[in-house]
Amino acid sequence: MDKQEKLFLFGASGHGKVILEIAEQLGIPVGGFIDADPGITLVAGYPVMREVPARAPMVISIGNNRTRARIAMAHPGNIYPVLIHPRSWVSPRAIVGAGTVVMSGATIHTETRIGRHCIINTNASADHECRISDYVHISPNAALAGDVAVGEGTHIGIGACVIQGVRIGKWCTIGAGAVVIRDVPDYTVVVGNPGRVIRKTDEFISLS
Ligand SMILES: CC(=O)SCCNC(=O)CCNC(=O)[C@H](O)C(C)(C)COP(=O)(O)OP(=O)(O)OC[C@H]1O[C@@H](n2cnc3c(N)ncnc32)[C@H](O)[C@@H]1OP(=O)(O)O
Repeated sequence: MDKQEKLFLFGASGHGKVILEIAEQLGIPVGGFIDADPGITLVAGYPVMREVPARAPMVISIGNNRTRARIAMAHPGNIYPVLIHPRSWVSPRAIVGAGTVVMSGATIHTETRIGRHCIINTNASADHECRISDYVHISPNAALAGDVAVGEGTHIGIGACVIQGVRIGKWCTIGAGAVVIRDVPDYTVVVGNPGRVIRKTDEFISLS
């Protein structure tokens, strides 16, 4: 994206405010937030608009993976930059997809591939050769060992860890603090140590 172009953040929640500060750290000018709530007009000193500016650079600053996916599909004409906090480590051999945000302290090691509109949250890590699909959220302090695959739209909860070589399906939720030692089927919720499936996810969505 052109350094002079203003970035817009879709979603004026706390998550949006964290992303705002990454943009500020990177010296990217921010034009404001977009949010449907008419009661919100100003956030952190920035205006909040209702309409998405056509073709403008935008990051979808909404934590819910399904909502982020739906907004991305509804606005295919916008430019989606990658935001990487300056105090994170992203290997030069890693690939990070459009619209993905990497937060402070996160580590992404060699040959890991991350899809579009993902969140790699505070101090999360993805070790070597992981494959993280679109719309995934790796929560704060979650750790993926080497060669882990995470399917589209899956949420890895705060402090969860996943041993090497595990395949996690799409639109799953891995609970806070879970220890995942076996492959996880699509559309399931896993909690505990060792991680066990407790139910199917509430809402199915297939985008691929
Ligand atoms: C910056 C940020 O804020 S990023 C956001 C980070 N947030 C997260 O990581 C949240 C992750 N979410 C969780 O861990 C949730 O507890 C979920 C999604 C796994 C389950 O939520 P719910 O579906 O509402 O389940 P609910 O709370 O009803 O619990 C169901 C059962 O699972 C157990 N359970 C729920 N979560 C966990 C967990 N993380 N570990 C172990 N057991 C759990 C409950 O104790 C309960 O057991 P019981 O039936 O024996 O009483």
